[in-house]
Amino acid sequence: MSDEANGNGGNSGDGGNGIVLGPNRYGKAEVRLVRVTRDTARHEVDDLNVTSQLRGDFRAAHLEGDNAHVVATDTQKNTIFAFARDGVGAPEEFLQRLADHFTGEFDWVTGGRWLAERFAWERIASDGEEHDHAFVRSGQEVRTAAVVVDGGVRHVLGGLQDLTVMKTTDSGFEGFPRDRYTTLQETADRILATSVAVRWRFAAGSRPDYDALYGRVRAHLLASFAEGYSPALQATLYDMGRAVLETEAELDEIRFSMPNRHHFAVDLAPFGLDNPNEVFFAVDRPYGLIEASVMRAGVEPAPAAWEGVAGFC
Ligand SMILES: O=c1[nH]c(=O)c2[nH]c(=O)[nH]c2[nH]1
Repeated sequence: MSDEANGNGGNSGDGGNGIVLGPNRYGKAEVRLVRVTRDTARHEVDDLNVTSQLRGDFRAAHLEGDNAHVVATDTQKNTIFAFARDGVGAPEEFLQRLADHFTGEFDWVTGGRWLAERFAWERIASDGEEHDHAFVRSGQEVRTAAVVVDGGVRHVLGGLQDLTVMKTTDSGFEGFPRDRYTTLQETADRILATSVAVRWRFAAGSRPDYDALYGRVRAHLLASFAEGYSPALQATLYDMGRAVLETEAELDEIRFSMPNRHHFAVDLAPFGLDNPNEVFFAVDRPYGLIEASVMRAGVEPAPAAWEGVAGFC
């Protein structure tokens, strides 16, 4: 394509017409990868949604139509499948293999972003026997991972989303300010329900057993949600984050995004009935949206790790 045709006014696009190329990245999004390990009769399934995006020197592609540096998105997709041939393992490990490959193989690729969602499958059990090769999707919970490489700096995020939890008592909301628009009644006994979306950031250089850590973090989150009295979802969020950071030394930060799925006790008085917190109206929208980061004191914030990770403040 000529410079005239691509709108660059006959120069390299670095200011001749006052227009310059800003930050860019590209790749293949949402490669649905299912890998069956079948070396014994008891099969294992890895089911992932993987995104690969490269950063680096792609000026010529944008400004001159020269694709010499453009590792095709199709190649990136094929690499994901090819790497899965050797096994997938923890998504954090799989993404780092991809990051190492693309930044190591192509001089001009200086970084990028690799994301994964992993869907969990359980063996179908009948008569107490777990099936060798029949599975059922477990719940709605999705494990997430992200690796961001920026020059020599590497950030690894683990996480989960759609972990739906509810407690039917031991939750209240009181002491909030009242103004002329406030109608909400204070309560010391309500339902607290949310769908946990959380991402945790590994300390620089740490390389733990990601699968084992995932199981422990999930257990900490569930236990601290369940335990004790919740004065607000904000306080519960902080307790959940603290429980994770207190026990997992490999983690520097954990971020939450949690909808407050309101359940309002229905007024049954018009029908001559009482309602001792037994009948609720589950409202799907609007919902409260409670988001926060819980960090280890003294660690450096890492804004680059979170750039482009949607849905977290
Ligand atoms: O846990 C809560 N936090 C809030 O900020 C809030 N606001 C609200 O109306 N209900 C609740 N509940």
